[in-house]
Amino acid sequence: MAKLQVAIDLLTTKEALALAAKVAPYVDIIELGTPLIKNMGSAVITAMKNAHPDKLVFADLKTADAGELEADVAFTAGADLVTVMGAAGDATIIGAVKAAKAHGKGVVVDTIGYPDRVRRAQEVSKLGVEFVELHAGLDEQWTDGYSIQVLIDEAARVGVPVSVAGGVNISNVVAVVEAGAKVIVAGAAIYGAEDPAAAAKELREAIDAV
Ligand SMILES: O=C(CO)[C@H](O)[C@H](O)COP(=O)(O)O
Repeated sequence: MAKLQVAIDLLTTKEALALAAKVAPYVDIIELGTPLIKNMGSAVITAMKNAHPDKLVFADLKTADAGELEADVAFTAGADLVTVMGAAGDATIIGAVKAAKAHGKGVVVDTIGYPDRVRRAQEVSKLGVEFVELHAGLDEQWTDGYSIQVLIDEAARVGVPVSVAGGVNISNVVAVVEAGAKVIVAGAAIYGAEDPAAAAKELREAIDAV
């Protein structure tokens, strides 16, 4: 069954904890967004893991260099998964995987901005990562003509374990699951909803019904 990951792109630990408390019953993975970690530091990772020890805490570091060092900081703070950019060199990904193995945790490669996401996903899957994120970032989503269909098509042909992130919502989540994504990432569809708990529950039920 596909997992649901809530992406918390809020800016303070207080707001992040409040959102997580509402949606935790419906999600498997709690993602601390890059702006949140940049604003609050690794203390937000520790605070979230302490509040939700039963959930996977995903630190969206988007590491581009010093993979082992950055991953070690986040794992020491309590992260279960960290991201490294697919555009980074293989040495950076391998370094982060080394830190993950030392902590018994995992690395996710983020393909944001990479011209051929499918090819890079297939390449980095051989480096010991947990899964690869087929990702259209917020800026790409706000570009004229963007459609999540491109990610859905990529997920259907990639042939390695992937998550999909880039505007997942209740109207497209079934197609994302049917394309074979192992993790479904939803940010704005949950934190931007009038009732985030209801939005997360609706996504959870749609995923489980596939
Ligand atoms: O990592 C991110 C941006 O870089 C977001 O958290 C990710 O894109 C999911 O959010 P949304 O569902 O709003 O697209």
